[in-house]
Amino acid sequence: MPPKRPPELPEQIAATLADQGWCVTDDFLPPLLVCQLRQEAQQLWQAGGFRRAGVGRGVELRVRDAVRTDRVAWLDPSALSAAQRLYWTQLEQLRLAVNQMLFLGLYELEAHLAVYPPGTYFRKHLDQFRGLGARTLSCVLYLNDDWLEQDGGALRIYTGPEAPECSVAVLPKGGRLVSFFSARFLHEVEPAQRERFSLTGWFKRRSAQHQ
Ligand SMILES: O=C(O)CCC(=O)C(=O)O
Ligand SMILES: [Fe+2]
Repeated sequence: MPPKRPPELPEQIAATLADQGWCVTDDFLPPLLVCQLRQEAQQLWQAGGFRRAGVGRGVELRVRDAVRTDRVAWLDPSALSAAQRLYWTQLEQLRLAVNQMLFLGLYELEAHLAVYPPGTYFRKHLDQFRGLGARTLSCVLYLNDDWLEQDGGALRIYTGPEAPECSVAVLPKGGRLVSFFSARFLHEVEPAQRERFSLTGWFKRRSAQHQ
């Protein structure tokens, strides 16, 4: 039996975010649920349900190979599968815990499935669009089975503007959630040797500018 998820996990993540701004949490979701999410993502990928990911927003949206070559499928919150709804509910717990501890006013989640076919990447970037600061907390849940170091595809987070050479490499192991403040941490996805699946979400923040 997998270890039972402690009910205080969202509070622990919020406390780590308050402390260092980023957090890696293994077993954020139970293995069976991760397996279900992976299978659904694989089926959608095989059915041609993913699109080339773009860079920017609205009229500025471009597909730019120099920056990213992954494929994405946006989740429609009104048409989630049962497994995706459970993921959504867990992230809602995290939203409440972060708001309670950090008074951030996070209010809305937007999320997409992503697949990085072998050799694809996402170069160093911040998760905020130019001039649009609403994305506040990035949350990436990995869906991969038995991911090994030699499979590549690590998420590299540059942990401090004061020390740009300092970084941590996080392997995309199934059930692992990486969360970080979207405006604070440059990060990149290194090329993977095998198909790499994830579910990436951003909590947006209410502000006068973005209502
Ligand atoms: O999949 C990852 O590890 C990170 C993806 C990412 O940085 C993004 O989609 O903005
Ligand atoms: Fe990103």
